[in-house]
Amino acid sequence: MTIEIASENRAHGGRQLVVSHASESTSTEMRFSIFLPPQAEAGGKLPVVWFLSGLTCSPMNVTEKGEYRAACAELGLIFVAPDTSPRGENVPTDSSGGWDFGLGAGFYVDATEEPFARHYRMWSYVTEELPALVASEFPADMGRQGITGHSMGGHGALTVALRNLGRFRSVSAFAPIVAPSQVAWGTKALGGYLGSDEAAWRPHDAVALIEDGARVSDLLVDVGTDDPFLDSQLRPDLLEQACVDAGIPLTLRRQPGYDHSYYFISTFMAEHLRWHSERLR
Ligand SMILES: N[C@@H](CCC(=O)N[C@@H](CS)C(=O)NCC(=O)O)C(=O)O
Repeated sequence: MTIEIASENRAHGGRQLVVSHASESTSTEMRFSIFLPPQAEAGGKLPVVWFLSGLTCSPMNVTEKGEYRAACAELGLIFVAPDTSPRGENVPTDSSGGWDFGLGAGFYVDATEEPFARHYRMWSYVTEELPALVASEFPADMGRQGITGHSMGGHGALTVALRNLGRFRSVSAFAPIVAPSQVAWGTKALGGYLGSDEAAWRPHDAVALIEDGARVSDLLVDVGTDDPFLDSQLRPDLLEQACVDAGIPLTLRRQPGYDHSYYFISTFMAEHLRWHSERLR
C-alpha cells in the first residue's frame, strides 16, 4: 500500500495530515485526514476514533471546522476522517443533480446497482481497506477503536458499529440518520445504490439492525432542537424507541437551539471524544 501525504501541519503539538492513496475498494484515488496527537511521537500505539462525515462533505469539513484537535491531543487519540464517496471524472453521480446522492453522498454502502456498483463501495472502504491501511502506516492500536459521525456519517457510524460489535469499544453520533429506510434521504440512497428490495436495506439501517438483534454496549447521541432535518430525516425518536425495546443504554441529548452545522458539532466534539476515551483506556 502506498500513501502520499497531501498536506501536513503541526497542530496542538501533533500532526494533522491529509493523505491520498489508490483505493482497491473504490477503484479511485481516495483522501482521508488523520490527526496524530503529540503522544504518537513517544513510539507506542494509540486508540483511534473514526469520524464519518455527512452529505456534501469531504474530509476537510470536520478537519477545518470540527475542533477535535485540542481534545485528541489531551486524551492521546488518533482521529481519522474518511471521505464520503468515491470521486473523479469517471465516477457517476446523481443524474438529477441532487446533493443527497452520488458524489459526497456514498451512504457507507457497497452499491449493487448500475452504474454505481464499480466505484461506490464505501462500506468495504471504511470497514476493511482504510482500517488496514491506517493500521499499517500509523501507530494505531486497532484493539482500541471508537467510531462517531454526523448525519449520513452518524448513520454510517451506527451501522458500522452495530455490525462490528467487538471491533468498536465506543460509538457516538451527531445528528444521525437513524432509520434511512423510513426517510427521504435514505430511501433515495438505499434504493439507488442497493435496488428496490428493502430486505437489502436492513443491514444499512440502524433501527432495523437493532430490531433484528444487533447490539452495542452503549451509545451517545446529540441532536440540535433547531436542526431543520430533525423530524424529517434524522428521527432520533425512532432510535430512542428501538433502544428502549432492545435494552441498549442510549444517552440521547436534545441540545436546545443548536442546528445541523459544524457550529453544533464542534460545540459537543470534546464531550464525545471524552466519552470515547473513557471506553478506550
Ligand atoms: N447543502 C445542503 C446542506 C447539506 C448539509 O447540511 N450537509 C451537512 C451534512 S448532512 C454538512 O455537514 N455540510 C457541510 C458543512 O456544513 O460544512 C443544503 O444546501 O441544504
